[in-house]
This record gives sequence, C-alpha cells and structure tokens, in this order.
Amino acid sequence: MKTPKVTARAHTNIALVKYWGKEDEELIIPQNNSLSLTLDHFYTDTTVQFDPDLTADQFTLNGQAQETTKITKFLDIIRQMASSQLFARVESTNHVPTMAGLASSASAYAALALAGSKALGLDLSSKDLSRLARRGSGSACRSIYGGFVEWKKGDSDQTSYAVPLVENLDWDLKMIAIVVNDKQKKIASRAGMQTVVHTSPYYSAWVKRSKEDLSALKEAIKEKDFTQLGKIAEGNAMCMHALNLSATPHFNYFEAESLKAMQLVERLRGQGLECYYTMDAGPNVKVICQGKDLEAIMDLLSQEFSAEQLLVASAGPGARILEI
Ligand SMILES: O=C(O)C[C@@](O)(CF)CCOP(=O)(O)OP(=O)(O)O
Repeated sequence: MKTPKVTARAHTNIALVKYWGKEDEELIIPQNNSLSLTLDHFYTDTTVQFDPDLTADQFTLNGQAQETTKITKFLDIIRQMASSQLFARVESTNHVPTMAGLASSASAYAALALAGSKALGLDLSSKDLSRLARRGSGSACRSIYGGFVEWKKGDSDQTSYAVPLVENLDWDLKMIAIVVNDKQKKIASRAGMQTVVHTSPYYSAWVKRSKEDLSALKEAIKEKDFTQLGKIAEGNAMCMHALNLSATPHFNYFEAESLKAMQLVERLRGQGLECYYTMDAGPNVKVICQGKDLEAIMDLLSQEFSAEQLLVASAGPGARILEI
C-alpha cells in the first residue's frame, strides 16, 4: 500500500554567526553554536511518497532526476525511526532563481525531513524534526523555524538541535543577495569546513570568537540594535573566511565581483546608508539592511549590478516550515 503523498515547504536561512566545522562528522555535531535568520522568499517544496512497488529511492530536483546516495542515507534514518523498509519517490522544487546559486541544502533537507517523516506516519516535535534535518545538513536544523534561530551545538544526537529565538519578527530586516557569476568550481561546505578544522592555525580562536559573537548578537537582537547586529555578522563572516585563507591547502570563495560588492557595501555605509555583508560557501555576497533603507541601497547597487543579480528577501514571520 502506497503511503499518502506529503508536501512540505521550508525556507533558506542565512547565518549571522556561522557554523563552520564539525565536532562529529557522522552525527553532524558542530564545534560551536550558530545563529541564523530564516528568509521568506527563498524556499524548497518537497513531496514524498513511499511505495512498495519501488526497488530503490527516486529523487527529482526541479524535474531533473538526481543521484540518490545522500537522499537514501537520509531516508534510511526515517525508515529506521518508522520501522519501514519502503522506498520513496521524492520530488523537490527549489523556489530560488536558477542562476542564484543560493539553492541551499538547508531548505531542502528541512523540507525532506518533514515530508518524509509525515509520509511514514511519524508526527515529530519541532525539536525532533530539527534533530532529524541536522542529519541531512547541519544548517537545515535551523530552517524548522522562522525569524532568528539558534542551533545549540550540544554534544550528541539528542542534544544538538535548533531553537527559535524570535519567530514573529517585528523588525523590518531585508537581505539582498548579490549573485556573483560563479566561474570557479565551488568547494562544498562539507569539504571546506573539514579542511579548516584540521589545518587552520586559527581554528580554536574561531570557536572562542564565535561564542563571544553569539552572546553579543543575542544582546543586539534583544535591543533591536541594527548597528551591533550588522557589525557582528560582517565580522563573524570575515573570520570564517579567514579560516579558509589560513588552511592547508588554503582556499577561498571570493571572486572579483565578491570583493567589488563588499567594497560597495562599505562605501554605502560610509555615506550613511547602514548596510552590512555576509558570505557563505560561495562567491555571493548577502547584504543585510533595514526596510527603510532598501530602496536607496537597491538604487545604488543597481548602478553596479544587473537586476537579475540582485535578489531581495525579507525575514518574514511566515518563514517557519509547514506542510502544504
Ligand atoms: O549556514 C552556516 O552556518 C554557514 C554555512 O552556510 C557556510 F558558510 C555552512 C553550511 O554548511 P552545511 O551546508 O549545513 O554543511 P553540512 O552540515 O556539511 O551539510
């Protein structure tokens, strides 16, 4: 008997204090807590149905058949939880403009965790859904909630999960993704963070700095202090990228256009338009600003970047994961 078809929608999140290194590779336990903002405009819809007639899992992304090794490893966890041997048909659609290069594993694994567990009749708590999503991709554990979310590192599968800090945001925050043409082969975050943990001489300083950034950022969120929030986020991102530059072999995610975007943001800030940048495991630069300054900032960014390169998202209250 086929299970019901279940569809879940989960949104991408952008870390303001980064997760960049694991304590446990298999269980995906991080070295430090991280803190992110879930965005409302970029999300993944995933439909799952388990079917006794299937002899292997099937996975399509935006209509294209995909390799299933990672998905099967993840679905095995759900099958074990539900004591099921059934294989599944998984159909995912990323609602992120194709060239964006923002299609994050976070929204994908969070949506799969909800749709897959529900299809097998499991009704997981948000905490257990976050723990499950974490096993697919660490940052996915944060996409269970909207708004500001903290991933408590913990030290075991039971204790490592995300908690909502402020879900129903009454703060008009915007994120402008400046999409840089990605010519180089991107180093996947899993490989990149493994290299830095084992070879960067600054790694222990990073863990200490991230703990300090995290408590200062929580204070800034409580005070709704945008200046502090921006400074901490920008500084933490640059510390993360300093790990890559100091690794052996060293690597970096910057392209010429990344630096151009960063310098432009610094120039706008110098002219009194408050905005800050963050970067993840790719060349795209994400600009954080408040709604009141969005139009002026977009006008100035549009003088240097094309309209397709500038994607605006909000940290809307409606960004929590949901079954649709
Ligand atoms: O999101 C952040 O905190 C920062 C990053 O985005 C990179 F800058 C890390 C994302 O890592 P992820 O893809 O979750 O790794 P996985 O656990 O090896 O799958």
